[in-house]
Amino acid sequence: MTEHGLPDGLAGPLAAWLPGQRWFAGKDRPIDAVRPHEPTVLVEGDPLLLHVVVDVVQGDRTEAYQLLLGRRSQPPEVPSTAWLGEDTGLYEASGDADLTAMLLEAIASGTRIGAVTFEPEPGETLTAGLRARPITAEQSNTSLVYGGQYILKLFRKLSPGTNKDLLLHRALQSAGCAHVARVVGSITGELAGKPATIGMLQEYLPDAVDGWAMATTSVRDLLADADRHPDEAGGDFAGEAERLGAAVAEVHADLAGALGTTPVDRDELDRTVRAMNERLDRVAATVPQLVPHVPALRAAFEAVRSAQLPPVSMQYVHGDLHLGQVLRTVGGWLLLDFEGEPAAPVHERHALRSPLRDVAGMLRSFDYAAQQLLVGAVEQEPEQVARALEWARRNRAAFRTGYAGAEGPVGDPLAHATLLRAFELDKAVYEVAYEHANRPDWLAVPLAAIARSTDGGE
Ligand SMILES: Nc1ncnc2c1ncn2[C@@H]1O[C@H](COP(=O)(O)OP(=O)(O)O)[C@@H](O)[C@H]1O
Ligand SMILES: O=P(O)(O)O[C@H]1O[C@H](CO)[C@@H](O[C@H]2O[C@H](CO)[C@@H](O)[C@H](O)[C@H]2O)[C@H](O)[C@H]1O
Repeated sequence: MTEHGLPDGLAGPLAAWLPGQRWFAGKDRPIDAVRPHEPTVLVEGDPLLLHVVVDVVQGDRTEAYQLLLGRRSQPPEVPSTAWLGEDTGLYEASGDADLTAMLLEAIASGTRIGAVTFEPEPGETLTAGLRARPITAEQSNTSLVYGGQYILKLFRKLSPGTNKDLLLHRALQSAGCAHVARVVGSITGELAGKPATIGMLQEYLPDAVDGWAMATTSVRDLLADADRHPDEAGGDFAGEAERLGAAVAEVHADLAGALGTTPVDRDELDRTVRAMNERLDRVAATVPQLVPHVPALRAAFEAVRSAQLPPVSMQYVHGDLHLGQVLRTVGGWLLLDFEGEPAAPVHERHALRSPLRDVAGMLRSFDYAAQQLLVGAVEQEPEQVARALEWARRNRAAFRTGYAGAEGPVGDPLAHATLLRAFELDKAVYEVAYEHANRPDWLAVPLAAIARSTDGGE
């Protein structure tokens, strides 16, 4: 045991434990080394709570992840998967409500412990004394819900500076945007001697339903009733899809107003096409099923260079928009999680982008919602597939209509058909890599969409 409370030889157990965590972004590559930084003691004694940043070395990439580690003489009520090996005596403590209560207390009181600063947002008075439960959703980070009142997101992969999720939430809030949950506090640590956001506290909306759950329920209802078309089925989603399109356009307009835009010239479009081609090469090198589609995908990307494009501009965007990132509340749609693609390096996440990328992400998600009920089916019945695609077409169109009607910064997405198609296919290539690394059973979903689009279908 070192003086800081970490057992010697923790690197081995950590290297074995990390790939089993949903939020660990490096599952597709071997871990060469894990180097824990000096921990911050958040709660002293028994139980003990440590905040630990670990550098994970994978080939030429080193990423920093944060952990909350607990140790106590009385066994905690945490899942067996939280234990870091059999002999370390340490467990990942985000599920230990006795220990995580202090995080909210510390934000409410505004305090600094070692290198970690806890702060409420200016003017916020928080209710402390609430216990937390981790949410069970599939997540890239870890979120704790305090008494049904607040949700604290602990960012797992860290970078120096203000996390983009926090930055954009704050900007939208200042702009008076109705489509985000209020930020009420934050936690900041240190990375490479610079401040780095490690947590964001927001109001929790207990009655909200996520877009993915609503959309897939609608598809299930449709497929269960062979006699009806999507517009006749009880669970039709098109009205929601249209309102969602409008919400996304309003968020784009507010982000442009709050954080500015930059015009896109031909050079920028060339860089965009180059980046799409590079991603395609990278993914095709690791996922052989993508290889037959490479020529058609390249042609769709190259079409952007020669197309007559209406003027477009770049700005801060969501960066990884899909139906799991939106919540339907009684007051309308909210967008969540503005971090961007979890695998992208931080400078790429902060790069200004065309808002059409978010439109493309959401259009892809309607395809996912339609196709996911067919994942793992031994044999797909052509009639079911056709009906699911009909659902996707109807809701994709409704989303585009809602977006066009709300006067977002790019107007009608269909006015940018060549670019939009390229962005959708680029997103599908990203999804191929994501599914290959995380959910191989789902690989068929983006691959089928690529095949349909490049065969001349929608
Ligand atoms: N303010 C909120 N109110 C209610 N539920 C929320 C709120 N924020 C997030 N959630 C739930 O938590 C899930 C994960 O949040 P998200 O920000 O997407 O985390 P991650 O970055 O880990 O993917 C969401 O899908 C949603 O179900
Ligand atoms: O929500 P995250 O930031 O963790 O996003 C990652 O995981 C998503 C899956 O959970 C993944 O989204 C893909 O699957 C969704 C259905 O589960 C679908 O709605 C999306 O359209 C599809 O891209 C996302 O790509 C990934 O970055």
